Amino acid sequence: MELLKTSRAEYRGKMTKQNVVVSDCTSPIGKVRLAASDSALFSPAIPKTLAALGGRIAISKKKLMKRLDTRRGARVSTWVDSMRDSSPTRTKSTPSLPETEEKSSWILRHPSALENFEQIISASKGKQIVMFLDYDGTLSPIVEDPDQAFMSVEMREAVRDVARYFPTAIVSGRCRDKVYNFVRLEELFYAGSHGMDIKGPSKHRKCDKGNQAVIFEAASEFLPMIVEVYKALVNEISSIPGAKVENNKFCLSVHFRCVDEKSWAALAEQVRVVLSAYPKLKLTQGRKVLEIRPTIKWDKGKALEFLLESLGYANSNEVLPIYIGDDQTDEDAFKVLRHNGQGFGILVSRVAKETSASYSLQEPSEVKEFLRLLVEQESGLQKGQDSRGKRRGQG
Ligand SMILES: O=P(O)(O)OC[C@H]1O[C@H](O[C@H]2O[C@H](CO)[C@@H](O)[C@H](O)[C@H]2O)[C@H](O)[C@@H](O)[C@@H]1O
Repeated sequence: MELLKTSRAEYRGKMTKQNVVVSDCTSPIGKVRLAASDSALFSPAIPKTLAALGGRIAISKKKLMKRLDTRRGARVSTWVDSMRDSSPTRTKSTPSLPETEEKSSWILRHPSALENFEQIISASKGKQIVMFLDYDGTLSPIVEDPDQAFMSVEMREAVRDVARYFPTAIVSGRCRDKVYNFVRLEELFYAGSHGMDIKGPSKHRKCDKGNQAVIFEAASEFLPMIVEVYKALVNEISSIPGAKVENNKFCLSVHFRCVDEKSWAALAEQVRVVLSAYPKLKLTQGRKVLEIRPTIKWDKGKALEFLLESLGYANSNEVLPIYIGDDQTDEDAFKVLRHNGQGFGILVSRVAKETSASYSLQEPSEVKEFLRLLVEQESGLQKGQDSRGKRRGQG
């Protein structure tokens, strides 16, 4: 079997303005400006910054330290607010009137993909559907222990059936091996570590590249750093009950689902302290999880584009990509689809959320239903074509 192994640098040749390392370690003045504008949560180590600033600014070292401390405190508390805001996992049993109104206007903007199934099907006429599926919260229900997030047998069957008709990829924040162990379907593409680690099946009937396996790593050079930060974080957060660090190969997840809310600020501060020594890593958020990843311009949206290109559908009008996901990190893929005016993003959520997705589904059981409908539709179409073909043969 021939391998199509692509590195980020090689891929850069094809896709313009990508993969730029955002963090500039060579300019301490620039760094201070970056921290002051609060565009990053974490500032670099202070002593180094102060030394580099030397006599360039007219305030005392003590005052500057105090200002930086205040800023850091403010940033951690902003971060804790954001940890609260980004975890709207439960709906109240009796929502208040404004909430009901908000939900109904939201659902008009992001209607149910089940109730609007015909619309989606009519948009797919004459096009090849390519299916992208997030894992946690989309194919498996959210549970307290990340190691127990199993998908149901029925969901696996639905995904297997979909992959019979359409090229299908799992795009996850988890490391590729782990998500493969949950899904266990060889015929799929897997994009782990938020799309930074991609591997395709050795053979796919829809793949133009024939007998080649697609392999892509976007951030190999960050591996040693990620291992180092993983160890430091495990060590630091061991004092916080319920906190857990998950090693996702090219990124890390710091889980706070089982941490008492009173300890969220302490947890955020510990993460800040560890990350302050690693300006080339950045922090994003998911559902009760802080995600640490390289500051490269690569995300689930870029993974989607890469996979479409690998399948021979770059800039093609003959494809209808459908991406289903529940998380903040899936928004990168929804944005790409919206921006390219290509296919549909479907957000899995029970609550109204800011999203670039076109449609919505409430929970994984609705995702399963949607996949089943797609399979029924496609198998019906193919049977129809077969019998028409036979009739023509007989006549
Ligand atoms: O991109 P995804 O496949 O959605 O992965 C995102 C993160 O999912 C997992 O965490 C989430 O699910 C856990 C199990 O249900 C839950 O305990 C946690 O609170 C959620 O954030 C996974 O453990 C992370 O590593 C992924 O980054």
